[in-house]
Amino acid sequence: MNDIKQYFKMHEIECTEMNGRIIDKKNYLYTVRTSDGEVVQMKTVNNLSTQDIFVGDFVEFIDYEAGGYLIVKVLPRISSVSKQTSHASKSFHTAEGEQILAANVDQIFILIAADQRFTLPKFERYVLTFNRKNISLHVLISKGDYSDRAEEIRSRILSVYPDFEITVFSNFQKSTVETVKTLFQKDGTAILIGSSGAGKSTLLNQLLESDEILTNEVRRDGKGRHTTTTTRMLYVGSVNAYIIDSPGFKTISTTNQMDEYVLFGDIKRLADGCKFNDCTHVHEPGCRVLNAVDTGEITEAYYKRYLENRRIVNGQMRHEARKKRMR
Ligand SMILES: Nc1nc2c(ncn2[C@@H]2O[C@H](COP(=O)(O)OP(=O)(O)OP(=O)(O)O)[C@@H](O)[C@H]2O)c(=O)[nH]1
Ligand SMILES: [Zn+2]
Repeated sequence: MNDIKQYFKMHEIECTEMNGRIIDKKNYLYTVRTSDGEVVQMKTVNNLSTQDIFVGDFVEFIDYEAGGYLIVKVLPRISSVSKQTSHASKSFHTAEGEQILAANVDQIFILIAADQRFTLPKFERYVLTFNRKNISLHVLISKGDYSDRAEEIRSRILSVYPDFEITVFSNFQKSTVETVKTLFQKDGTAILIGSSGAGKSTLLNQLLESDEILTNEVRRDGKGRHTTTTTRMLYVGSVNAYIIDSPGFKTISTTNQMDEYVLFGDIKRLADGCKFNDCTHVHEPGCRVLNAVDTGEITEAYYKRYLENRRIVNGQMRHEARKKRMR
């Protein structure tokens, strides 16, 4: 099995024994699966920083003194998955307001847990954040053993996105996990995304055969596992694909003006034409947004989602303000 070579071939990049792929990243230490199939930990040359290299990247390394290797170059990315970070919580992974989660990804699976609170605006934020050219997007409703809730969520999503492919599954129902297996692109790279507790790690463990966990898992400190804190990539033989498990999001539900602009750009643009600067687009005369709803320029459903999103955002802002006052 040598999938790195296959991948290079597929994307017409020449592959040597000094090439590999980043499968894990911790501080300044990278775990690289080399084109020979070895798993080696490496550091980088000084002019590469942790903001330059991500899980999924193809790299070039050199032999460096006493048997160690150093990553010297990141090969051009075919795609990357990132999320916008809010201005308030800029992390050091941030490049131009984007936090890259993984590179060279072919498929994104958004997991929504049937036992967690579901709102369309939150879901839309996921879709708009992760909708990428060249990367296919799948929706998985996890914890399908809560079957009524799962079906309700499915029909609510379909009411807005009738063309979405949605798969309901439960980690505790083997036949549904088998269905999920059929969705992975052979020799591809997929990332699992979803809020904390959505069941990503459990799914990954279901897909892995136990011996793979041993070969994939690199022990750094001899200690056991694990709620996912970093992004890691595993080769999953049962589906012939790389799967990336990312830490669950807490922040995707918090929002800011940029989120709103991405989600409701049409309304934001219309709002420039409103008669009053502080128009709330609910009752004002000369409101360009209300006018657009009347004429059918934007749909009533879209307008309602905008209002619902605003209600959530305002609620969060009030909540934040209250917390601040309490401190
Ligand atoms: N009822 C039910 N519970 C599940 C299912 N899959 C996972 N769980 C449980 O949900 C909890 C969270 O599962 P994880 O797989 O750790 O969730 P995660 O998405 O990896 O969470 P983070 O690592 O925090 O991002 C665990 O207690 C699982 O046992 C399922 O299909 N049905
Ligand atoms: Zn208005």
